[in-house]
Amino acid sequence: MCQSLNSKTPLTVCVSGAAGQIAYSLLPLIARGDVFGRDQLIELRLLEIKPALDALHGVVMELRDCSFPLLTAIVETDDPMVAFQHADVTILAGSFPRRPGMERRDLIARNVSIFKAQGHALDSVASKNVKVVVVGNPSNTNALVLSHFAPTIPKQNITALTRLDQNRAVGQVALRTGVRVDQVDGVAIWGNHSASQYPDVTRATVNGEPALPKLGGRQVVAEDFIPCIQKRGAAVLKARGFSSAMSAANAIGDHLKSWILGDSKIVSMAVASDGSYDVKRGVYFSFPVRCVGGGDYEIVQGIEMDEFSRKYVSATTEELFAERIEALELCAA
Ligand SMILES: NC(=O)C1=CN([C@@H]2O[C@H](COP(=O)(O)OP(=O)(O)OC[C@H]3O[C@@H](n4cnc5c(N)ncnc54)[C@H](O)[C@@H]3O)[C@@H](O)[C@H]2O)C=CC1
Ligand SMILES: O=C([O-])CC(=O)C(=O)O
Repeated sequence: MCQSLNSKTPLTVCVSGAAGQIAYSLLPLIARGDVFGRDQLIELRLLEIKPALDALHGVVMELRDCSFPLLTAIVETDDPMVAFQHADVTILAGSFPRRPGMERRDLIARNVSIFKAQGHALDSVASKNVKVVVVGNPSNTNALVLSHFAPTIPKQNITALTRLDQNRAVGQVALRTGVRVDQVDGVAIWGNHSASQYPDVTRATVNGEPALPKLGGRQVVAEDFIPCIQKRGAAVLKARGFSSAMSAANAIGDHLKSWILGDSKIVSMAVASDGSYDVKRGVYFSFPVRCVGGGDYEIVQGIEMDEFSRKYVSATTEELFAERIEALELCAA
């Protein structure tokens, strides 16, 4: 349970990468009450690296200039031990971005050290009940590293964001079948937040009817729909010159709203694998989950998986275990 979800006690929300692009879209959503409710007081604890503290101060000036009635306090810091203090909710968007010519291993190496240090800090000073969403890439593996170095924080309290992939998939089903997004249901994201993810529409419906035939059948889905979702982040980056930020912030809000307040719909989140669907323990894997409120969720069981789906789930599982080996080797080095 998220014990301080009580309108009279401020919810302590920490955001790392707070001077970055995603945070710039996310902070007003949180401070306005769009995520945790219109009567939930909020204390913000904002974490950045030292060179970005001036920029962070500018963001804080703007937050104050918004005069958000729910915002009780704002802390600016470059010290994770200060930022995570008593945090109820922690959003980790601060990470080292991929630079031209960087190999995936280099990206993992840069971020392993960040999430290792933040895991130690979280373990030391955050509430044992803290709910964490890892956003910085490679997000599933960063969540694994964080959890590894925060052994007293329950593994199920740490998640990684795949709600953006879910929203993208729902948006594309709606666009391609000519309906509104609220007429689409049953889309799930399995696996890694990477190009190996499996956006699954085999049980999706459009106005209560199977979506698959309306999308052109399995072959079209395999050749066009699935790659579109898998590569959507790269496509936005190419078009905008910056990675998705507005849609990422919106998805973080959706993720936290579902997780903390509960959701009548099944949603996708990357969570600690528990052996469900033959995904062995040891990685953070996106599953369809049922959020029952108060920060509790369960992985939806009993979904029949045909050969088509199994092939994708197995590929993304393999990628995550390869990332796990690399990350843990780097942690030990
Ligand atoms: N999981 C998902 O669905 C998505 C993940 N992302 C990832 O989210 C991350 C953030 O994206 P943007 O905000 O657009 O990037 P950005 O580059 O605009 O901001 C990142 C911020 O993190 C800060 N930072 C770097 N190292 C830090 C550390 N050790 N502690 C605290 N802050 C630190 C930087 O100073 C920078 O201000 C990136 O890794 C991006 O790839 C982006 C979109 C979707
Ligand atoms: O690749 C990136 O940096 C951004 C990202 O994760 C996405 O848009 O899905």
